[in-house]
Amino acid sequence: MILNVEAVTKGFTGRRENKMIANDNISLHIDEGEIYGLLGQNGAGKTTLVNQILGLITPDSGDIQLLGKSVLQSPERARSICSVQPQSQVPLGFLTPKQAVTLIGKMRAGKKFDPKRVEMLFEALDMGEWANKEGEKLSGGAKRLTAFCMAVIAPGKLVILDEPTNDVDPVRRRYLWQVIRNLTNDGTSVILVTHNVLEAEKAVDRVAIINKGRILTQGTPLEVKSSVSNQMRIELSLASELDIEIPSWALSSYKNGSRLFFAIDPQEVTATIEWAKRQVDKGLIMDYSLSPATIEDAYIELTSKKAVGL
Ligand SMILES: Nc1ncnc2c1ncn2[C@@H]1O[C@H](COP(=O)(O)OP(=O)(O)OP(=O)(O)O)[C@@H](O)[C@H]1O
Repeated sequence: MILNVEAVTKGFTGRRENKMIANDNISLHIDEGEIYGLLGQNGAGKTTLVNQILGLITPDSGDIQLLGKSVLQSPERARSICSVQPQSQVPLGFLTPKQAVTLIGKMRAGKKFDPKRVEMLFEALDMGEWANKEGEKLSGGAKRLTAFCMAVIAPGKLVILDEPTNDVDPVRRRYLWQVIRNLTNDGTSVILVTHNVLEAEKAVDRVAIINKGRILTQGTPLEVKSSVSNQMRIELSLASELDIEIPSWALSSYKNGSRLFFAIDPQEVTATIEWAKRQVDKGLIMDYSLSPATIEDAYIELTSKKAVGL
């Protein structure tokens, strides 16, 4: 086992001495060569957990072990075992991607650093056109890919990637997942922190859904999806930002800008299509589509206020 998080709780004291619990009794473990997804909305507590794994902040209670030793006792060791791609963009200044990645490679691997690995990474991610361009002049996606290369040029036993595909085009996203998979084939484990549930479903071996500091469920994508495997989902494009009345038979719902999703029982498909047609006739929605439930629906059902049983 690479990582073992045992009953970790971490709170922060606010301005009025109110304590908010960012991580509430979190337990998980990650095995060698595993890609583990941490899914959760803004403020769910993902970064707080990652910062504790890295020994940057200390849990109020519980323990975190990396390769069998407590991070609390040797936080510096944690930083040598883990390599990280942070959520925020890494400031490259005048450095080119090639210079920045080479620098980190030399710092982490010392004499074992192999400059050919930089070329291999840039080739695998089709980054040749940016390799020698000044960092600050790069696009957001090229900067993000450079930060990814910096995290994996000399990877620790555990690589932590926070939204690595943000701003990256779909073709290079695929290359990036291939590079990650190759890393795990060499025994490296990966924590993928993301809001992008569908992307995570394809990429991870196991996943945890975190909400308000708690793990609501964890398992393989198939296991996590099993709670909704007998449901259908409907996706609507709303004609305006105005709310529309969701049918009473919707099992859970979620709105993202002008897109509205809800889950239904397959028996309600006909009623739902008729309902959707009426909304189109009234000009409230532009179009709609029906499909089998995905891991995103499991996520919505677990985290939405209108979830079954709440
Ligand atoms: N240093 C801090 N002081 C006070 N509150 C904090 C601190 N760090 C995090 N929090 C709070 O803890 C909660 C969890 O934050 P965290 O950054 O871990 O969430 P997250 O899941 O990583 O969110 P995002 O996806 O937006 O990055 C939030 O309510 C946040 O405001």
